[in-house]
Order: sequence, then C-alpha cells, then structure tokens
Amino acid sequence: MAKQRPNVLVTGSPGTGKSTTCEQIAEATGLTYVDIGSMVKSQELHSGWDDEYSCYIIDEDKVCDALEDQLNVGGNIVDFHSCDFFPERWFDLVIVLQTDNTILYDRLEKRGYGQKKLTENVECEIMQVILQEAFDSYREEIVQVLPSNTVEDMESNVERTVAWYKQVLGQLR
Ligand SMILES: Nc1ncnc2c1ncn2[C@@H]1O[C@H](COP(=O)(O)OP(=O)(O)O)[C@@H](O)[C@H]1O
Repeated sequence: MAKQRPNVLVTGSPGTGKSTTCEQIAEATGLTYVDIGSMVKSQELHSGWDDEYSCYIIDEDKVCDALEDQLNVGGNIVDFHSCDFFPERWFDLVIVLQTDNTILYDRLEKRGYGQKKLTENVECEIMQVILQEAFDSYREEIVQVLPSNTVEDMESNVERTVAWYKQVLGQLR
C-alpha cells in the first residue's frame, strides 16, 4: 500500500535538538510527532531499566510492531537517537542533526546527565555514530545532515524541511 503522505525521521545524538525541531516541523506541516522515547516508556516497549545509563532497554521489535500501521499510512515525523532498526521503506526523508561537541556538552550538562552518560554521548557525536548508522541504513539520497548549533540553524532546518514536505505533497496529488 502506497503511503498517503511522507514520513520523516529526525535522528542524532541526544541533545542535538530532535524534539524541538520535530515539534516545530509538526506544527508547520500537520505531520504527527512520534517521540519514540516517550512511547517506549508509556507503552512499556522495553525489557527493563538500565541502571548504568539511567534509561530503558528498548525492545526494537515491540517498537516496530507498535508503529507499523501508523507508519504505513504516512504523515509522521519520528524522533529517535538511533535509526538502524526501522524498516527502510517507512521513511522518505532522514534528517541527521549534528551539534559541535562543546555546545552539546553544555546542553547535556544542563539536562543533568551524569559524567559517564555525558562523556559517552559527546563521544558518540564526535565519532559520528548516528551519521554512520543513517548512511548504513538508508539510501544516501534521502539522508540530510544538518547542523543544529544555533537558533538560526534550527529555523533554517525547519524551513527547509517544511519546503521539502510541501514539494513532496504537491507531487503526490
Ligand atoms: N539548534 C539549536 N540552537 C539552540 N538551542 C538548541 C538547538 N537545538 C536544541 N537546542 C536546545 O537544546 C536542548 C536539547 O534539545 P532537544 O530538542 O531536547 O534535543 P533532543 O531531542 O535531540 O535530545 C533544548 O533546551 C533545546 O532548546
């Protein structure tokens, strides 16, 4: 079944601005914002709590099952800090947000991350782990790597995604 509207995936290390960016794009386009982190918690799509990293151990199969119908129809903007376990066909655009490590460090510190989690997340960003994951999982043509250091960056990222969305919708109709 062909999607009626495109789906967008916004990925990147924690703190790069996924949720803020997604909320703004959702407001401007009417796409449904799907925050996987909250879903994992509220629908218990996990296999327990990881004390070391203070996070849930996500059950990827359960997440995909829970999203299947909605993503097949289309019209969603999905926010998650990992992107290699979703079916490739779900997404028409994959945005990878990137933030300079000193800025990211400050954001995660403000969020109250412990030293271990903070260092590992900043290292993940430096090593471009999510970027690599995105290029390994999706066609290069649909992956967009966007800087997310400043408010101006965010505005520009929202603007270009909204423009892309309108263009795709125009082609579908
Ligand atoms: N491009 C940006 N410029 C300035 N502040 C930003 C930017 N992106 C995110 N932030 C701020 O950083 C914090 C983390 O953003 P958030 O959207 O929660 O990130 P994520 O969902 O990727 O973890 C928030 O306080 C947000 O306002």
